[in-house]
Amino acid sequence: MMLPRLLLRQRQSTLLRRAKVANARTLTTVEDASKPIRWGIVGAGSISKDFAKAVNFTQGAEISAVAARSASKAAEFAKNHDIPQSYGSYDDLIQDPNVDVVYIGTIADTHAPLAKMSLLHHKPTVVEKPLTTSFQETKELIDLAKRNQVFFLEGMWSRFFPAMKKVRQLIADGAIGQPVMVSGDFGWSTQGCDEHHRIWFPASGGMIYDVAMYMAQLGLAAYEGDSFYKVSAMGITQQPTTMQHHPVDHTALVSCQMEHNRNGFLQFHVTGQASTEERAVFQGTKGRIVLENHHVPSKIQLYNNDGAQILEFPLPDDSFASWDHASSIGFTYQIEGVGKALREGALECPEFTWRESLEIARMLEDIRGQVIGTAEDEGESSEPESETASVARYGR
Ligand SMILES: NC(=O)C1=CN([C@@H]2O[C@H](COP(=O)(O)OP(=O)(O)OC[C@H]3O[C@@H](n4cnc5c(N)ncnc54)[C@H](OP(=O)(O)O)[C@@H]3O)[C@@H](O)[C@H]2O)C=CC1
Ligand SMILES: O=C1OC[C@@H](O)[C@H](O)[C@H]1O
Repeated sequence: MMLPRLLLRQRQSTLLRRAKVANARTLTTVEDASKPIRWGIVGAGSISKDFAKAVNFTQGAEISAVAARSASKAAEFAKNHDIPQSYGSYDDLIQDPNVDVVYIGTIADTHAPLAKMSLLHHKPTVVEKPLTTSFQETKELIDLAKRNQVFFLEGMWSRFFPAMKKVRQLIADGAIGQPVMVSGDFGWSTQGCDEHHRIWFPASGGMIYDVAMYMAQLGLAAYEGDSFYKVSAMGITQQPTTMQHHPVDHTALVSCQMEHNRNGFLQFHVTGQASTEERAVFQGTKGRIVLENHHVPSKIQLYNNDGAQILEFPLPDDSFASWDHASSIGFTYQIEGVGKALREGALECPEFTWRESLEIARMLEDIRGQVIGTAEDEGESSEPESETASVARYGR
């Protein structure tokens, strides 16, 4: 029998509340949990939906407002996620005194102006990846956060997963010796994305802005404190057959040498041509770590002189909800991490620092330039698909 919508929503709310109580037993609680951190959500699209469900699941966090470009869309989102206030303007949400921290879940080229507005209002701000669409914008925002002494974070949520924290600890403890190569892939097939999907947007689309940062952060996790030195990329651009202009990058194959540890390399590919394994390998001089589903990791395979070990870090039970993206329950780790940082008065999260955002912004700009810049220079942009390959020294 079909349940009426209201009843369904009430049932989901009850399940969510029960899950939240159960969750209290399995997740670390933050200090002063008596006063929840109040989130304001900017944008009512796909990832904001998953993020809202995760906030509603997380101890010590709640959503006080949501904003969308249209008031009716915001109101509908608010109803679906038990949010007391909705706005038809992003600006109004940013100015709401009942919002402790702003989450920006809009398309990538809107991140910089929205984050700037939020930081200018001294609002702690979390921005979905990619933080911006240029190194310069990222630098300006980080300088602003520093100047205004406001908490600021690029939502590199993978870093907050317990399995990822364990990988970093194992590498720091020397469990695989000196890291020498980090390699991996991240691909999902864009075949089902119609021409209105954000992945085709000329200024914010493409696979580099969508997933390359996940690969780059693996490199920085392995080579702690290091920078990217030489970066070379080759790839192809693509556009949906119904669109005749502005192809976006679709596959990028990237090789990189690290600056301080010149024996350390990173190699990855991202693609919209196929759904790939999403596997990362951290090869060290004395062993290796293999991470499956590396952007939402829950299992580590460690091979070294002590033999082979499998370490499991199961995500919280999320059977109470359906998600647009599998494993979005993992946002709860980032939401907790932000709550902890805010209660401690920190300006950044140790899990993913401003320095790392800058480093990654520089790399994304560079590889995007190598993959599509050359295609545009060569006047290939009217072709449905074009190939470029170039190698460049990583200037700084
Ligand atoms: N962490 C993760 O796992 C994931 C992160 N993301 C990131 O989240 C961001 C949003 O992605 P996603 O939710 O999939 O995208 P959607 O297309 O589903 O939603 C994007 C939102 O952007 C807002 N927006 C603002 N200006 C425009 C504009 N000119 N055209 C279209 N939309 C606009 C819209 O907000 P409004 O509702 O106000 O109209 C819309 O809801 C991206 O940066 C993406 O990389 C995406 C998927 C997974
Ligand atoms: O962040 C992301 O992770 C999962 C992908 O499917 C999605 O496109 C991307 O934005």
